[in-house]
Amino acid sequence: MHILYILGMMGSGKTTVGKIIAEVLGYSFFDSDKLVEQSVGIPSVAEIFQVHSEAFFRDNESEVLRDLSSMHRLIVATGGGAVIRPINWSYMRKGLTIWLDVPLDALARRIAAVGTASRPLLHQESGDPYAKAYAKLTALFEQRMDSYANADARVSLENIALKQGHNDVNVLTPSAIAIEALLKMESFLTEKAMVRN
Ligand SMILES: Nc1ncnc2c1ncn2[C@@H]1O[C@H](COP(=O)(O)OP(=O)(O)O)[C@@H](O)[C@H]1O
Ligand SMILES: O=C(O)C1=C[C@@H](OP(=O)(O)O)[C@@H](O)[C@H](O)C1
Ligand SMILES: [Mg+2]
Repeated sequence: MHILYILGMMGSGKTTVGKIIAEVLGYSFFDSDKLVEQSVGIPSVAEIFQVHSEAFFRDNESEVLRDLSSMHRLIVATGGGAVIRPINWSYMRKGLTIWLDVPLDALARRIAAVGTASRPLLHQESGDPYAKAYAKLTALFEQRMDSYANADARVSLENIALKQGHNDVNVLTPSAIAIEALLKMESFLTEKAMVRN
């Protein structure tokens, strides 16, 4: 495996879990949002949306994913919207893709806790941050769920919690989620090798 791409909605833990996986495997870690910020020369995604537009951000995101796709031994935390452009899949298909599937209420809770300022698609000047984030995440997930389902492997926090005997995904640590992602990746690669042989 040359590259592992972590996919999932905003707040699903792509950046947090991706860094842990990179450390465990001794791979380099890249966050595509960070690379877009560097290449555009604007220090935050929110500002890129504001100064330019979402379309401008998406064009740069595709360029970043294209450039990364020729590299080796890396973990890439993508932005939550990277799955919507087919061209991005043509780059990501060169590596392995894994979807961090987190219930929307847990996402809204995490995002409300840190604030929405850094996530322009969820940012609202007024109102209850949890309720607003939940409503917007629900609409976005409707549009994106079929794309996330194209990932090679899915890490479901609900399933991990059930396996561990909890019914609350909020008790799962990033490390526990990273371990599950590594196991899923391993079984995907094993099955692929068996099909080939
Ligand atoms: N397993 C977890 N449990 C609780 N909070 C988490 C977990 N994983 C990530 N977070 C928190 O949720 C927020 C979003 O995580 P982040 O890694 O930035 O997600 P993404 O890159 O998918 O948007 C951060 O504040 C992070 O600390
Ligand atoms: O879901 C999305 O469309 C986006 C997710 C963000 O990344 P994270 O998923 O890391 O928050 C960032 O790329 C941008 O705000 C748009
Ligand atoms: Mg991120």
